[in-house]
Amino acid sequence: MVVLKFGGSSVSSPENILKVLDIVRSHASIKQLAVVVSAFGGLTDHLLHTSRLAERGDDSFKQELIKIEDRHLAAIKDLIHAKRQSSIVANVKFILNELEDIMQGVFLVKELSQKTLDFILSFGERLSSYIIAEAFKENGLPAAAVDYRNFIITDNNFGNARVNFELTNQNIQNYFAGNENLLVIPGFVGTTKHGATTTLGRGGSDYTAAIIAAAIEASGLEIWTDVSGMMTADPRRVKNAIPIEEMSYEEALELSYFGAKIIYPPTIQPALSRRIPIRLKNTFAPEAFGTLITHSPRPSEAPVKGISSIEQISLLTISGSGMVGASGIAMRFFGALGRKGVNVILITQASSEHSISVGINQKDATRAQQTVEEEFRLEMQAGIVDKVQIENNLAIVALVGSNMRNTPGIAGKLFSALGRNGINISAIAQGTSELNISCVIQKKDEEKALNTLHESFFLSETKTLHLFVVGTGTVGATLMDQISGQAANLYKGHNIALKLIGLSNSKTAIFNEAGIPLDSCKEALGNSTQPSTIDTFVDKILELNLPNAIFVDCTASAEVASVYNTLLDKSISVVTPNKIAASGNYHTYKELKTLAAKRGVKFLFETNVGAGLPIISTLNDLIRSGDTVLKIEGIFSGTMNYLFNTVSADKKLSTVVQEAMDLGYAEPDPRIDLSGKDVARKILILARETGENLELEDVAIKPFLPANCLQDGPMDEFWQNLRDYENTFEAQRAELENQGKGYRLIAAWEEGKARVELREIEKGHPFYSVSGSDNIILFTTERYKVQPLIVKGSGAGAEVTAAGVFADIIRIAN
Ligand SMILES: NC(=O)C1=CN([C@@H]2O[C@H](COP(=O)(O)OP(=O)(O)OC[C@H]3O[C@@H](n4cnc5c(N)ncnc54)[C@H](OP(=O)(O)O)[C@@H]3O)[C@@H](O)[C@H]2O)C=CC1
Ligand SMILES: N[C@@H](CC=O)C(=O)O
Repeated sequence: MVVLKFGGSSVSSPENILKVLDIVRSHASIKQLAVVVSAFGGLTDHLLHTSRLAERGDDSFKQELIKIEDRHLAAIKDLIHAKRQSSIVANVKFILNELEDIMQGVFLVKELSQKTLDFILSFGERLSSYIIAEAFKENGLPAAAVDYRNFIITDNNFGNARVNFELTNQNIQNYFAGNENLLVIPGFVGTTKHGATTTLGRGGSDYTAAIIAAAIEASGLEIWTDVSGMMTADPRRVKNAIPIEEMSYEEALELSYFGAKIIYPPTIQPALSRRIPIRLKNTFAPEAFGTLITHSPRPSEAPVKGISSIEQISLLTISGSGMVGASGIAMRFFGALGRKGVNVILITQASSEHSISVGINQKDATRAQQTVEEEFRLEMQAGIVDKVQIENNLAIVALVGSNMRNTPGIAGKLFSALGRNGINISAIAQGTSELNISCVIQKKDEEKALNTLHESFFLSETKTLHLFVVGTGTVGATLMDQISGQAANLYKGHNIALKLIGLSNSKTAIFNEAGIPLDSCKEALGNSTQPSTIDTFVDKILELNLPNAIFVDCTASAEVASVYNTLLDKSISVVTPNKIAASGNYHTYKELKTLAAKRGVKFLFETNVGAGLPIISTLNDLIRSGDTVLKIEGIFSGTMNYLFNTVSADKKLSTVVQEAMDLGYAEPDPRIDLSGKDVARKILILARETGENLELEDVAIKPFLPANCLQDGPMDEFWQNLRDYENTFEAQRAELENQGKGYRLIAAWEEGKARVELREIEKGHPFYSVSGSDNIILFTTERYKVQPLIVKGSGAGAEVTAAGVFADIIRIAN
């Protein structure tokens, strides 16, 4: 004997009912089949809504009743041959007339008791089971519909009736003993001993099926829905959720208790008591394995089976010195909550006994607060118990899995995953069985927490990074191209999924939580009319609240750099080639680094020095491995090196500066390069990375251009001044060349002092042969005292800089 249960979505249309029929037919070899059905999908809510209209005296309930009637008659027309339709229609109309009479009564007296509502709601399953049984017969399956009366017997707790198992089991066994056929049974409804109709709570059809399965000691219970089994998390909220193939009754119970909606929690117990395997299957993909729930599932390696959550939670806390060591406090506390019917979902108690916190449904919060304050009125008056504290708008997220009890470090992993993403935990509870760890967090963080934990515990090999990129100029645009070209390989080869969620320039922005298509993101931004400022961009990042969020600043803007602290403080990593923050005032630089460390996120700016060359990382590796840096010296400007390598009698200074700009070497404002300021920023950043507390003003700069070429002002004036000076420069340069020497802009840091200066370098010196826009950096350290450690290569340009930014992003994934 096997019991099959089909939920509302499985029987929501004649087309779906035919799918159910196929599934039932595929079980034809089983001697006795019980098919429990829900009301047609959405009908229970429709009945509820119609009843409320009638209760309010709104006669539009009649139109709703017509819709309900039409839906059922249309199903009969589609499923039953014309010859048999009239008698079935007559029977259905007879049932619907009864429904109409009751609704009319509710309308007249404007009163809807829970008892009446149970009776009204029962019509959904009564009608569906009758029509489905007839549809089975129509298709050659010898089915009989079971009359719900005198079948499942309950108490008179209307709306959530408790089953009298003694009478119910007897009824079911008698019924099945006399029937060999296929039985179609209405789920969800029962009757009291005195014949009043009751319901078993929303989702109660699963429970009906489990009660029957246990009573007849069925060999299996199959729950057919519209998803392929219990998933590792709610797939509507965690896109990467996957089905769980096997799990124990206890795991299923915990997951459903903590919000996994696929199975109604009370369903598990009857099946567990008789060790009847439960299979969760998908009516719309019957070939999918689904989930098998048994006493001894196949052992799995993973410590966590699934993650679920409950929203609309309040945390109620009672505390006070009078609670320490006093017996009976907990009993009185929970007694008070119990008397008011407050369901306690989670309990935590400080080991000092100074406080107890419980997670409850938010709708119960005021009632719970009042009853507890009433219970402890005297202690509160005496000042030994504090006023009850209520924190609303919370959620509970639970990790479930029996293997957790054998695996150390699960709680640590949970804390660090949530902490890294800025999710604060208000309370945590773990049962002594270690079957679940549940924590209370802010409701706004629920989805982020589910995704973060899912990634940590199930998909540690695949990491999704959510990117927010500002700046689509020389570097930003190239970065987008590189990411677009490499994203598929990163996903396939390295399990890193890069999702561009937001992109902006100085005027507009685009956002797409599902991911902006990378290959057309620049065009999409170009077509966007959504005005944007850096503040609105940041607001949107915070509002989206996504895990593994990375802000990438590809601007040269101080305004953009000023938002890093807000973002880091919200656990959002920052990657940037923009040197403003790291070379701004020392306090800000230090604060950003400290904030990143405190929040467990990254502030990466490798491209601030030497573009894509590994300079900051090399320096940090030297320091972390215990070396002492004595001196840093080198050529740090691609633009300046290109300039000194390219200017000639035929190619004057202004032409070459323009070329450096066109080639993407120069800063958006080339005066930053020409003045030596860009190089000063770089040597300052390196000095700071060694631990030196220096400001930009402390870096001595000897500029090589006259002041009028470097002053702020219109660019026209700059170009004119540069052209006026370029012959003088060429003459000096040519004379130097004749002496076998060349100019190089050198920066150095040594003994706490940093400087930038134009030097005349002789042929043969390592700096002389640094060609094009290359950089060279020499680290003299205790370990590299005789021969400095040298990093040399292309030090500017869109491709190498974007590649360095890209590498920083990947570093975060790793
Ligand atoms: N080129 C190189 O070799 C290297 C460059 N860098 C650094 O990379 C950064 C980017 O340089 P580059 O790509 O050449 O600069 P560009 O001038 O080409 O591009 C700057 C981008 O930033 C946008 N932007 C400017 N201000 C704002 C703002 N307030 N809000 C939003 N967006 C803004 C601009 O928008 P819009 O398009 O609307 O003007 C533009 O898209 C600079 O900090 C530079 O120092 C670092 C290492 C090497
Ligand atoms: N303008 C800079 C680019 C990198 O920081 C340079 O020329 O080196």
